[in-house]
Amino acid sequence: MTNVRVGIVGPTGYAGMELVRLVAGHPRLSLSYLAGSGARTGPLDAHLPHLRPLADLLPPVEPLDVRKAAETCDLVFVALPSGESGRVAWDIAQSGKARGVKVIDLSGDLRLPKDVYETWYGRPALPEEALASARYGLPERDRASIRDAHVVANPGCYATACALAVLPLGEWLSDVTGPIIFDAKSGVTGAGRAPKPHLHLGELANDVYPYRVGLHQHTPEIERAIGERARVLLTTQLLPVPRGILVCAYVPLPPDRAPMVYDRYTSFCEREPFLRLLPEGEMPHIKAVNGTNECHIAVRWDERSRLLQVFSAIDNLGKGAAGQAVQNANLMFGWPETEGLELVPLWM
Ligand SMILES: NC(=O)C1=CN([C@@H]2O[C@H](COP(=O)(O)OP(=O)(O)OC[C@H]3O[C@@H](n4cnc5c(N)ncnc54)[C@H](OP(=O)(O)O)[C@@H]3O)[C@@H](O)[C@H]2O)C=CC1
Ligand SMILES: CC(=O)N[C@@H](CCC(=O)OP(=O)(O)O)C(=O)O
Repeated sequence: MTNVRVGIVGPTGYAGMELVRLVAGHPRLSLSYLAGSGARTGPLDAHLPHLRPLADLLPPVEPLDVRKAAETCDLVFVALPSGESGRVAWDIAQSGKARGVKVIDLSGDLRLPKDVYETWYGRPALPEEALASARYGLPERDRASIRDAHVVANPGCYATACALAVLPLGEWLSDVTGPIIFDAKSGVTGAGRAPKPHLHLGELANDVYPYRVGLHQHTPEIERAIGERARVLLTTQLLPVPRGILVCAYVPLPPDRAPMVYDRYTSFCEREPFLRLLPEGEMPHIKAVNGTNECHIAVRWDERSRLLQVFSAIDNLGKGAAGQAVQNANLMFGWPETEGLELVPLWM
């Protein structure tokens, strides 16, 4: 069995610690390098005691050394905050180019063209050369280009859940008669582990509210992922639960398509290892996908409003981050896409 040496930059963060869990359980990957800001170093299980059963497999966490990552790893996942992550991913890719090191960046830094990134993220983008080096990594859309990529920009969590809700419509997306509305709700781990006042239990508990309305940075990412043919209205809302994203999408599809919609979703989803179209009438639950790389989808034509309703649920840390990153790694190394990702959900 192949033994690919993996580095994880940011293993003490939420996405990074989920990567540690998935890589440790993957039959072809072994953890060889863990690095962070220098704030938390030494044994990872000293910072994250739930990882103690993996202690023998965990290299110590070190302050990041780009050269070491590039020289000792075959594959590096970079899971740092946006603004920092893409630069580190690019530096490792450059430094490890001669060795053919593969890099997957989980942040938003390499996903968008320069002007779009600067508008929506409000900070300077990386150089064009860095942006051009990365392939967008939504396997259900980009499988062929991911296979021979060296740098992959892993999609955003909301962008993944929204795009997967409507991608099965394919060329019908060109025929929508108005904007596609995505009403999206996320668990709080989507905001990262660094403490912030609005993430305290006292603020978050018993509440649900929209945030960054009209300004969310995943809006242009969704438009690009679904082909920029349709305008998108995205509402992001914070849920008082740790993990999971639920999206309700409203699609103004020409009504003559309604009788064919379920079959269209069926034929798309049955080719995809991680998309599960639910039986008609059944609705997705975030609890049914948490801890997995799955996306559960339900579709319903509403005759009164003449809108297609699509519901999708993912784990923001699974298909929305670490799971999708491992799926992309499987593609980049030519392995079965499901390798290391046949996971049972955490219902409770
Ligand atoms: N959380 C989610 O659901 C999703 C996250 N993402 C993206 O993944 C990335 C990571 O997110 P998340 O895990 O939530 O973030 P966290 O804030 O939970 O973790 C950030 C990690 O980055 C490390 N870090 C911070 N600054 C530096 C630095 N200058 N040099 C080296 N290490 C540093 C921290 O390590 P230390 O302990 O050493 O400070 C920590 O391990 C982000 O870009 C995010 O947008 C994408 C999709 C979903
Ligand atoms: C709940 C919550 O706060 N979620 C985050 C998801 C961020 C994310 O994934 O950011 P990137 O675009 O950098 O990947 C948010 O809405 O910003």
